[in-house]
Amino acid sequence: MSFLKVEGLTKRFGGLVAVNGVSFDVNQGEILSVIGPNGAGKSTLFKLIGSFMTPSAGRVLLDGAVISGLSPHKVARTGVVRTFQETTVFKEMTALQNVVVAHQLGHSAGPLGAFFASPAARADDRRSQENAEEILGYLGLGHVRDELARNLPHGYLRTLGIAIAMAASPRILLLDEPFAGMNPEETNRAVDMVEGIRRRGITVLLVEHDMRAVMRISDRIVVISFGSKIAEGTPAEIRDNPTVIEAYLGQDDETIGH
Ligand SMILES: Nc1ncnc2c1ncn2[C@@H]1O[C@H](COP(=O)(O)OP(=O)(O)OP(=O)(O)O)[C@@H](O)[C@H]1O
Repeated sequence: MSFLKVEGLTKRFGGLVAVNGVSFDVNQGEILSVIGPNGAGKSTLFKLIGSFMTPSAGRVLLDGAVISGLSPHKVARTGVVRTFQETTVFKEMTALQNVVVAHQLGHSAGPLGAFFASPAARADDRRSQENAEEILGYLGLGHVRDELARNLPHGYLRTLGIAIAMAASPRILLLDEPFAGMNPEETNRAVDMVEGIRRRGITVLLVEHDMRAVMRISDRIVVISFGSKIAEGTPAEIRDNPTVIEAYLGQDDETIGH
């Protein structure tokens, strides 16, 4: 049985079919990237998988159980977690506090337990603190853990968004354009970070424009164009696929890694 199964996902906005019957499987422990020219439907597909949008047709299954149609909160509880946009970072808290709070929200002893500072709640606090320190450490944020989020440079803030997602103990992490706007050095660091996440046994599904990074990091790639899947395969297979090359022609800000 496949780990995450995307089955005939379709999203219509009025007359526009943004995602058109897309199907693919994600295997446990792999890094799978979804690429496609601008406006191909990548973001919409991601929102459908994270249940931030309801599909017009099709479904998503995790370990054989249907998760599409559940609230984003419930989907996150099944282990499908999307990175948070920077806006959900609490700017007046430190990096560490942000991750501690995210962990507590996901694993709390309940509001009453927290209120009465029960032993269970105190044990939770300790666990949250240790967990947050560990996450910040392996994401390379250990040295800025006590900085207020509002003082962090852009790149660190983005990584903090990933740290907050990791605090929810994902089984599969959905990364939305993790390399966007990064210089080559930042991209290298981010690639290492994503590989580090996978080494912790977490499956990674990412949407990305940066073809060079995608070619380096992915086990497999799914290509969509005008809402439909046009190819699926290893980076080497995708690079030489004439349909993919054709779809990218005329996109001067894109290359497919040649
Ligand atoms: N909420 C919406 N209402 C109407 N149309 C939408 C909505 N969201 C997306 N679209 C349209 O659906 C199509 C796919 O958009 P989407 O953002 O998913 O593509 P994308 O591949 O992520 O694009 P990009 O690479 O530019 O981020 C586009 O034509 C877009 O205008």
